Amino acid sequence: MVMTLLTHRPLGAQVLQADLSGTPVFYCSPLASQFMGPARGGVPVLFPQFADVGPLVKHGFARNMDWTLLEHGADAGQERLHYVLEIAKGDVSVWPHAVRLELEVWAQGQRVDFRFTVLNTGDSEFSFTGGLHPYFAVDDSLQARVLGLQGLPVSDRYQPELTRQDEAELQFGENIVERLYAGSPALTLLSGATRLKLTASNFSEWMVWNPGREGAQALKDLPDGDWRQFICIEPVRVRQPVVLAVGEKFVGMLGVEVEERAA
Ligand SMILES: O=P(O)(O)OC[C@H]1O[C@H](O)[C@H](O)[C@@H](O)[C@@H]1O
Repeated sequence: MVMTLLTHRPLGAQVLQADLSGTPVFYCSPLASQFMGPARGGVPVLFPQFADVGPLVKHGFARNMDWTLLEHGADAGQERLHYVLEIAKGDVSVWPHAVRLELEVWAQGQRVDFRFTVLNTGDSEFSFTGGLHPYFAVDDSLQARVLGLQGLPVSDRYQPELTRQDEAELQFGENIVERLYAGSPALTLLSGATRLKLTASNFSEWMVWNPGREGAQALKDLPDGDWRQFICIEPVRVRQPVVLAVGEKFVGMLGVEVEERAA
């Protein structure tokens, strides 16, 4: 019998939820089904462009394409997904390359792991930015804290004077937060009784984003007030694009573990 720790869909190979020993790890907007395109929530895959740092559609086209589910299995308490997207040269008019994207996801017990693979299957080098965009569920963003960022260089979209994270804990208020941290150390997200440990490899930055009260009003697919129910902490490549020669492969990982829960 296939377990249902993971909720997911082929559009964008988007994981919508991971239920880790009774803890739903991701936020997913209840309005998602009313809108076309990627759901506001879960774990969108961003490729080949992060946000608007290039000429392509925001966050790249991969989140808007139907991926193929190669495998969905369960074994000894582990659930596994394997999605693939093959793009041939000419498939995407604005991006003249060929690529094989894979998203593999494993969930077991208190842990879920993501492996994002990009293989250059074409005849020309290309570079890309992007990564994973998890919406981590929190009881209340105003009470949530992120640990592990202290000392990292940071670019804040709304506070350009900020260049370094001095505080040991990142806290959130009602204003939008959009901070690109250079580095990818292990982080801890504290929210209520839940403590999530986040690890990344081969990504160069963490983007921390929450739209805040005002920013949320511009997001039609987010109910009023739901901006307090998530914090996005995104393992990404932005300032250091990945360059792949013909036949070369990038493998980026995200690990999420529920470390402990109060009784
Ligand atoms: O609304 P979306 O296109 O899914 O993007 C949501 C957010 O993603 C990232 O965190 C970017 O840094 C933000 O600038 C963007 O607003």
